Order: sequence, then C-alpha cells, then structure tokens
Amino acid sequence: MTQAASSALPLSTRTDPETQPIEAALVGAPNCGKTALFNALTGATQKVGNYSGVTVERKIGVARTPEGRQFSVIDLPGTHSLRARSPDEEVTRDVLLGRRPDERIPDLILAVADATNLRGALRLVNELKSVGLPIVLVLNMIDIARHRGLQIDHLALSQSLGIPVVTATAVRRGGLDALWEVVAPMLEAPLPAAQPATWVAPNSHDLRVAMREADRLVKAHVIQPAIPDTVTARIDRVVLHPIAGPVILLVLLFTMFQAVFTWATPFMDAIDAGFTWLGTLVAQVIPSGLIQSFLTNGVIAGIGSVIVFLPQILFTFLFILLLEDFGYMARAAFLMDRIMGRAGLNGRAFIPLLSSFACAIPGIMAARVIDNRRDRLTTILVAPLMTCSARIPVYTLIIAAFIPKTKVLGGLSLQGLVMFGLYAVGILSVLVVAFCARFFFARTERSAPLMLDLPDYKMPRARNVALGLYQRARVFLRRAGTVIFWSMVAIWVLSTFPQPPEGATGPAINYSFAAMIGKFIAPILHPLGFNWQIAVALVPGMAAREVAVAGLATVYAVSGDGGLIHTLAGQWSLGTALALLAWYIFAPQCISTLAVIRREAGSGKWMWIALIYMFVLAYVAALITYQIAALLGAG
Ligand SMILES: Nc1nc2c(ncn2[C@@H]2O[C@H](COP(=O)(O)OP(=O)(O)OP(=O)(O)O)[C@@H](O)[C@H]2O)c(=O)[nH]1
Ligand SMILES: [Mg+2]
Repeated sequence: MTQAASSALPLSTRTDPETQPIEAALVGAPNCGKTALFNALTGATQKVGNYSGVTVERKIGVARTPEGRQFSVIDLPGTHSLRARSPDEEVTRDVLLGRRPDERIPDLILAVADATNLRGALRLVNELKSVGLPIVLVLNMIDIARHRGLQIDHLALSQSLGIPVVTATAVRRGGLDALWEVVAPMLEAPLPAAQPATWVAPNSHDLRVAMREADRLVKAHVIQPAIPDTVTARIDRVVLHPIAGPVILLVLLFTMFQAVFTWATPFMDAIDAGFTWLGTLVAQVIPSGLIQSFLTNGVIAGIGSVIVFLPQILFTFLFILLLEDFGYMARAAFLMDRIMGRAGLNGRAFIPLLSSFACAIPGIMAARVIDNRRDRLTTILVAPLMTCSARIPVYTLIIAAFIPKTKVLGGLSLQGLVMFGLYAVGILSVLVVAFCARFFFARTERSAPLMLDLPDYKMPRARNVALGLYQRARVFLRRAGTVIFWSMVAIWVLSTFPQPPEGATGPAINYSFAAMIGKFIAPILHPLGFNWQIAVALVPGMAAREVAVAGLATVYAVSGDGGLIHTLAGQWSLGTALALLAWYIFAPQCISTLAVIRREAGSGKWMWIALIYMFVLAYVAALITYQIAALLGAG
C-alpha cells in the first residue's frame, strides 16, 4: 500500500474481519504498561521496564480473544501527545495517521492509561479522538490504583468520554477479564467505520484547554484516597537527596560488583571443571591427532573459556534488572542528569547508556528517544564506550590472572574493586568524549531540560526479572554457538596449519599461519606490550569481544600450555595485562555495533568516525598504560 493511498482513502483501507484480522494499536504515555499489555494479549515476551522509553519501535503480534478470534496488536512507543518530538514518538503518530507507506492504519485504538495518573491519559484520549478511529480506553495498573485507595467510576467516565472504558492489570493472570468483556464482542461485530482524520498539531492554547478538560473529568469521576500514597515520596526524599542520593547510587553500584565477583566464583569454577573434565574425556576417547586437537584445543577450550563467564553476566544483570523493575533506574537518571548535562549529554541519554551495559546495540537503538539530532548522535557515538557484557569475559580473565585474590580496605575484594574501576573508567570516558564532542558539533540549540516521569516504586516482579535473565543468557549462548564457535574453528585452523616441518623443535603453532599473521601485526602493537599471540586473538576479536578470550585459549592450548589463567600469569607482564585492559575499554571491537551506528546515524560517515576515534583512544590508552608500567618496572 502506498502512502498516498493510505492517507487519502482511509476508509478503503478498512479491513473485513472475515478476511483479514482486525488490527488494534496500543497507544499511551510512556511507562503506562503498553508492552506489559501487549505481552499479556499476544503471549510475546517484549522487554518491559519501570521507566519511560523502553519501547522505541513498533512491534506487532497476534492475539486471540477468549472465544478464539484472532486479531493483531501493535505495540507503539509511549507518547504524551501526537505532537511528536522524538523519532520514537513520530513512529506512533505516523502509524495512527497512516503516514507510514509500509503500514496500514489500525482499525482500533486501545488507549492505555496508568490508572494512578489519569490526567495526562485523558488529555491524550481527547487528542486521539480526532484521529477518527474507534477507541477503547484501558485503565491499566488498576491493581495499584485500588491498593492506594483511588476510586475510579469508569462507567461514568465512559459516558462522559463517549467511548468504552475498561479496567485492567496487565501483569496479573486474569487481569484482562474486564477488558475482554467489552473488547471481545467488539471484535466479533463489524467495528464502527473510521472517520476521516481531523488531527492538527495542537498549539499551547489547545493543550491548556485540553488539560483543563482532563482535570474536570478527573475531578468528576475519581475519588482520591484520604491519605495519599507516601511510600514513593518517602523513599525519594532519601534517594534523590542532593548529597545522599549520589552516595547511595555509588554504594549500590559498588556493592553490585563486589557481590558479583564473590557469588559468581563457585559457579564459574563448576563450569570450568565441567569443561576440563569434558576435554580430558575427549582426549581419552579420541586418539591423539588433528581431530583430537580440534575438539579439545579448538572447540572445548575455546567455547568453554567463554561460557565460563555466564554466571557473572547473569549476576550483573540480576542487579540491574531488579533495580530497573523496582523503579530505581529512573531515579539514577535523575541524579546523573546534572553531571551528564555538564558533559553535554542530553538527560534522556541515560537510558540508552544504561542499556549499553548489556550491549551497545540496544543502547544505540534506544537513543531514538532523544529528540535533538546532535544529542542523539553524541549518544550514539559514546554508547559503545559503556562496559558491555561482552567485555566481562576479557576483564575477568585478565583480573583473575593478574590481580591477587586479596582483601583490601577492611574486607573489600581487590578483584571486585578493579572491575568497579574498569566500569567507572568506561563511564568517565563517555562523559569526557561527549564533552569533547561539543566542540565539534557547533551547537545551535541547548538541549531541553530532562522531562522524566519518575515512576512509582513497585516490588520487582520475578517474572520480569527471570525473563530478562533468560534473554541475556540466550543471547550469550547463541553467540557462543555461532560467532564464537566459527571464529574458534578459524583460529584453530590458522594455528594448526601448516604443520611444523620434520624435525622441528619449537611448539607447532610457531610454524602456523596464525603465527605469521600475528608476527606481521605484532610490531604495530609492540609499543603496547602486546605479543604476537595477543595480536592473533585481537583480529578475530573484531567479530565479538569474547572471541579474543577464546582465541587466546586456543592459541595457548595449541602451543601446549594448559590452564589459560595460569599460562597468562606466567607469560605476560603486569604491564601487558593492564595495557590490554585499557585497550578493551575503548577498542571498537565489534562489527555489529559499527553496523548499527551506521544504520541509526543514517550514514557511513559516523561509523567511520566512531571506528577511528575508538581505535585511537584504545591505542593511546594502552600505550600510556604500558609505558608507565614499564617505567615502574612492571613491563
Ligand atoms: N502492578 C502492575 N504493574 C504493571 C502493570 N502493567 C505494567 N506494569 C509494570 O509497569 C512497568 C512499565 O510497563 P511497560 O509495559 O514497560 O510500559 P510501556 O507503556 O510499554 O512503557 P514504554 O515502552 O516506555 O512506553 C513495568 O515494570 C511493568 O511490569 C499492571 O497492570 N499492574
Ligand atoms: Mg513499552
């Protein structure tokens, strides 16, 4: 369908429920539970989170009424008004007004409201009416509203608005019963025909009038509790305190890395033991030769050296997911806003940067919530500097080999401290690079102050957290099975062939292609204290950072040294280890991230800028680190 056809003839695009399923669009303010509702309707598992701007793209799914009628549901990014300000909000507006050439106009709007905060939702409904589509208002989070003693007369509200109003609890089993009672019959009968859209962007006067009307409706139909909810306010008085707030944030992050290091260790040891056992078993069963070497040195040593970090990744995300779902992360954004503002980062960059702890790719995509193009570009360019989970294996390996397992400063684990330091340097470099970027982007406009809705605190839901962990684990294991596996095969082949000549004395790998390639690059990396084995691991490490660890495991296993941590501790100097850590803070070691930068920034130019500036930073940081270490006698 072309854009012209869809906007000129909205009526002709209506679907016949007999032939094509009805399409319902979820529209509402950020964080009102649209995605939770989408998941409940469709059985999908899209990410929900207790902060605004989780959904930045439209997602489509198939739902079924309890009677079994199929219809499609589209989850849209949250918006306060159709007067879109940022690319994610434009998605919502364009879908509803039929301005997307690849998309038909939905047949029904499910306007989702946070029942505890009706005013804005009612204003949006007022605006949605001019879109011309049938609307059902869904008062979601009714469980929380009731718990707080809010009484909403939804039937009277329905009369005043002239549209059906239903209550819902998207995250509870049976929470959609009331919704089905109204919506299921609507989907059986032909829907009222769409009227031509009369929407025009409201000006500030219109907005004020609409707000007053919304206030009137709230006054008429909602009875506020005698004692307002104060739990959120009381917690916020402490965690948003100008001095106590940042201290609490720091302590929380700090505790997180301490705990992660301590708790993950036994699980990591167990996985490590498992792979060692497997390697020994294979070595016993299969006669020594190429196949045995491929399986033990290539596949098992390589993949095992990466999988071993799964517990650490899961523990890190357990913390992040719990804080997210509790509602704390939005407060952290609020606290960071001043510092980020000084560095020239838009306050809305917090969530994209936070997502980058998992992986820069969703982080870069989440930058769509930023309305100012320069701010968005800055965020996209710095997001890869945040410590993504693929760095965890590299960091942990080097820390395990070179940082003693001692306690310092009265019981703090030194290893956890170093890890915290690496994350801190990542964050700091984001701020510094963003600050410098200001001088390259001649700024014409100041970015708007942060307009963040601070959500109410909620008990984290086990389901959300479990789902988040499951998704992280799946992504990680899938990478181990694909990118990492194939890189391992390549590295093994390169380190095994050509085979050493008759009567060779040195380790076989010294005669291989890998050694040739490594020794060819090594001179460039020599000032950083990197040997040719590291050079061999860094090249395939471009595919994914963990591959470098797997690569080292294979290179050293093929050369006959077992026990990676032990080998590294014996063969590298402390200076080399620290320089490699410094390298990994900055190096643009992942091709998919670069591809996403290109896509999201809209041109290859930005990808090259990112690639070059990160390589330069990595090289300089590693160079300085190694040279200083060498001066101090640790080279
Ligand atoms: N108690 C309760 N919590 C809910 C309900 N619906 C959603 N939530 C929680 O509210 C938070 C926000 O939900 P999301 O579905 O991510 O909100 P959204 O509207 O998609 O947000 P954006 O994508 O940012 O626009 C999550 O922590 C959900 O678990 C509900 O009916 N009751
Ligand atoms: Mg959402």
